[in-house]
Amino acid sequence: METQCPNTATIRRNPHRKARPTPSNTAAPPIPHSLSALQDIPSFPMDDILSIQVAQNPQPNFPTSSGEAGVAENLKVFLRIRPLKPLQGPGKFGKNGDQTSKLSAKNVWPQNPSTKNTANEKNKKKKCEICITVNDSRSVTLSPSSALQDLKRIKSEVYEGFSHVFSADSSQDEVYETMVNPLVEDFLGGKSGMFAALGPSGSGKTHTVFGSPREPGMVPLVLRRIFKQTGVSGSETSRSFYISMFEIYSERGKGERVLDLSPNGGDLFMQQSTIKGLQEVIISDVAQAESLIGRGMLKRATAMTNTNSQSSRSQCIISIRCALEKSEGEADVQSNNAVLTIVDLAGAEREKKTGNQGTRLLESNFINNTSMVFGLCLRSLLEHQKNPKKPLQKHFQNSLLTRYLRDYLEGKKRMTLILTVKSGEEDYLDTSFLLRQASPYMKIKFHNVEEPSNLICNKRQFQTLPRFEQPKRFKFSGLDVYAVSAKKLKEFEPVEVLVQSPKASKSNVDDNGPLKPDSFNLAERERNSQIMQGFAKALWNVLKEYKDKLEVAENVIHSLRDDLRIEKTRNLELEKQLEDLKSSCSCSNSESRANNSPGLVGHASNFHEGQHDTSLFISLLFRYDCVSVTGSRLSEVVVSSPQSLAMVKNDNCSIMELNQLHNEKDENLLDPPLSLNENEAFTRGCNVGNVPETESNLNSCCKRLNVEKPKRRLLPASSLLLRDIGGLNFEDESEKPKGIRGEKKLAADETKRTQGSLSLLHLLRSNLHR
Ligand SMILES: Nc1ncnc2c1ncn2[C@@H]1O[C@H](COP(=O)(O)OP(=O)(O)OP(=O)(O)O)[C@@H](O)[C@H]1O
Repeated sequence: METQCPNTATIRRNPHRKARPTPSNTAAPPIPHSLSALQDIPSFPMDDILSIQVAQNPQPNFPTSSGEAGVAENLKVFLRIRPLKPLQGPGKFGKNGDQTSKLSAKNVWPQNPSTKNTANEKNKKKKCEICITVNDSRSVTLSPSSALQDLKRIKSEVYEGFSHVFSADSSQDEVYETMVNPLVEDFLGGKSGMFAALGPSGSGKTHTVFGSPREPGMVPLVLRRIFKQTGVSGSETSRSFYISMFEIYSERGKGERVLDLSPNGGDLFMQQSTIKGLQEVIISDVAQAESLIGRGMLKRATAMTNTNSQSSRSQCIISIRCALEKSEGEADVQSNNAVLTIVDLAGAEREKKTGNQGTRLLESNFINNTSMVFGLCLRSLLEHQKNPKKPLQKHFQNSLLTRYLRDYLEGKKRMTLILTVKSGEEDYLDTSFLLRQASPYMKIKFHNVEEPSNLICNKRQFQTLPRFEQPKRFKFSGLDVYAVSAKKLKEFEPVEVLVQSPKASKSNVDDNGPLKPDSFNLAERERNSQIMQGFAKALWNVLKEYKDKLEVAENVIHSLRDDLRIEKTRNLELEKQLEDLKSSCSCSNSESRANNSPGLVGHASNFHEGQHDTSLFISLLFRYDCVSVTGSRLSEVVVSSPQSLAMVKNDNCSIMELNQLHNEKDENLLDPPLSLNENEAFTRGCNVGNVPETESNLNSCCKRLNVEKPKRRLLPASSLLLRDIGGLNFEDESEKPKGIRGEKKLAADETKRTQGSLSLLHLLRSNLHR
């Protein structure tokens, strides 16, 4: 039997994203041409100014407290190469063959019993080829194996710029003196600092940090240094040191946890960048401190992997805090809290190499993730320093370790890194990855490094010298200034000298010679003034540029204002003309008004009885409010609007006929009649026939009237006119309501008369009777 395939429907859980609508092309409102010049004014380049890299002191020959050159502002990155075969090497790890080698193969600190005696056999099969060679104290060359070179065409790479490269045969003491001691000196001087060991698994981070009984690492060496320095007791002030130790680990991949590694410590939690409940143990001597560290190491999570028989599975952080406590009469206040932080990171692991599975794999993920976040923080800091427009990313939030070390990872406190690498041929990829990732960190700068939090800590190192009596201040003016002798000027020199280190104090004070201001402070001041100068220069240039642009803008504004003023006057003129026009067009019975607009007076006398009688014409003029009576005689009726003429033209009143009439019957004509051409042009200019005329036409028309024909009077009325007037029965019409003004209405009811016409007719009649 044939089974039918059911209709299948594909349900897309994540529907296609709709493409974002492209930004509409609606054009921006047009910018006036005069303003377009202002468009290219850039925004204030504050970011550019801030990104100006002020050169460091070109001759950093001033000694820092650490005795190093002025590069102290850069993040120091050291490189340490682990010996290829530490297990078999004679001398350093013991001369007594396997037994010594076996001992040295393990960390000196007590091992976690669960992972004891579980060395991996694979580690013993090491090849003799090396991938990294030291060029000089600051650079190395990394070369892939010949197989890799052939296969992937990878070439040798040179990495340079390290603060120092420790070769495979370097000792712990060498590392301490070069790298850690400056930090310790700063720490004792009141500055916080941190150093961290980074590198792949088994590269020697824990060895460097903690070392072995034969070769104590940085932590025991720091402790020895601290107690050697502060061994003097019974003085006015005394310093106390507190130590705390904890690890950040991940239990089976279930998030990060913090464990206090001090003897009675337990699980802790972190609030922002602070670990709550972390125990600080006061330490009084080296032995106590080392014992404390040893016990902490026992608690630390370690495990065997293919790369390390005792691989750290957590990030371990040791903090030593220095506190100055006053006694005997002085306020009992802890006034200094400089902290020296030492970090032993768990080494990044490649799954292929370690062969981790299950819990180890989960740990690997946690370790790699933390290393990655740590690296991201530093990269972000570097990019932010290169280009301040790029914000400092908050990668530190992504792991507890970076949250705890936030101040260091944001460049607020001084930090030093030591990269540990293995030199074996098979370690090429790990080494290459680390160097590529970490070598750019050398460019990180610490501009705002924390200054000694409280100088009272250095009270012993202060050399307060007797003050010279301050001379009275004189007011100098003009040439008096030059009269001040060099001797007097010397009196103003500073007399209090801060000595940063015991060495410096010795060299400055013991001689009893002239006092020199502390060179470190001088250098700092010089650098600060250099920065300020650079900033002021940049600011000056920007301001200058903006001043120019402001001037351009002001010119544009001036021209715009002029334009506006011209436009306003034009507008006023036009309004005035319009007013005149309106006033001249409106029917005004007052003579004065008619006289005010003489330009609009037309020649009513040019009209002659034609198809319509004159009375009708006059009434028509009244009807359209275009006529006024200037005297008691009909001859003084004036036409006050070009519309009147237009109307007349529309009524088929022949201009020619009017002219003829004018020539024949009126010898008192004041002005010669208009010629035919003139009349035609005149009427054409007035837009004859179109009652609603435009202003421009009216203007031109009125101007023409004004210029050519100022004012004309009508001739005495003809006998026909008298007859017509006499025959008109206007008595009755006066009682009738006024007709609606309009041409059509007029045509329909010509016999109706307006009030104006009636009054005119009355006037005419009375004249006739006289
Ligand atoms: N510079 C060195 N000289 C002699 N032996 C070294 C040196 N560096 C490391 N070792 C040895 O190499 C082995 C691995 O070192 P270590 O445990 O310090 O590596 P690690 O980087 O801490 O590894 P992980 O990240 O897995 O903890 C140890 O037995 C250690 O003694």
